[in-house]
Amino acid sequence: MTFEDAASAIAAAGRRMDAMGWVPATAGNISIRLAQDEIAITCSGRHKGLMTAADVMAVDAAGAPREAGARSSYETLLHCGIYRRFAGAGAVLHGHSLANTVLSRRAGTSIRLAGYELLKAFPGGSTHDTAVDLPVFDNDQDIPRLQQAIDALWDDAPGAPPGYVIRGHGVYVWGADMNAAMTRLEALEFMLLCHLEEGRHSS
Ligand SMILES: CSC[C@@H](O)[C@@H](O)C(=O)COP(=O)(O)O
Ligand SMILES: [Zn+2]
Repeated sequence: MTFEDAASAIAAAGRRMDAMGWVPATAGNISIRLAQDEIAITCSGRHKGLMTAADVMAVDAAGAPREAGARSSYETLLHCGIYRRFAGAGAVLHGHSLANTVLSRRAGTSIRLAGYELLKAFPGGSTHDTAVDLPVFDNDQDIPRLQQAIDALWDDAPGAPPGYVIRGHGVYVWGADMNAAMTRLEALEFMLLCHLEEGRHSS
């Protein structure tokens, strides 16, 4: 994929997430892996619903900018961490929805999603009759330290997690390409919304 095609797919994903209310203010960040050592990612501080190709830039696999002047997402190293760990990841999405924010503020170290038909949209999903534990990490403005905590969990529990949540902050998901990542994000956000509603009606 060319940088131009990736930038256009990233801007379209930003508009979709904005339409869903998942990227308020300038929240969220989005990337596509262009090559083994090249990632197209949103510049920091841009409104994700109003982006053009000029709001996307290239960084290397360690998050260093390919061009002088532009500043990539504050959370670039979390994208790099996903691409480093999951060879099949081709696109990463991060959003701040109401559901993922509220639920993660009251969760322990994970949120259990069980019995939902949309679990089939997750890696290896073939039935609703299963449970998936979505890891929850404490928020941290020190992004390298946050990535260390994420790597530690992935080292302990290797497999194919559907994504993760940062407490009171937002969710990260990925997929083989942008369509796969968006499908996973939509499925996850729908189930989190169900979870939130169920909690509201049972208390
Ligand atoms: C609008 S504050 C949110 C940021 O702190 C961050 O969490 C975020 O999602 C967007 O940061 P960005 O640097 O634009 O990628
Ligand atoms: Zn964020």
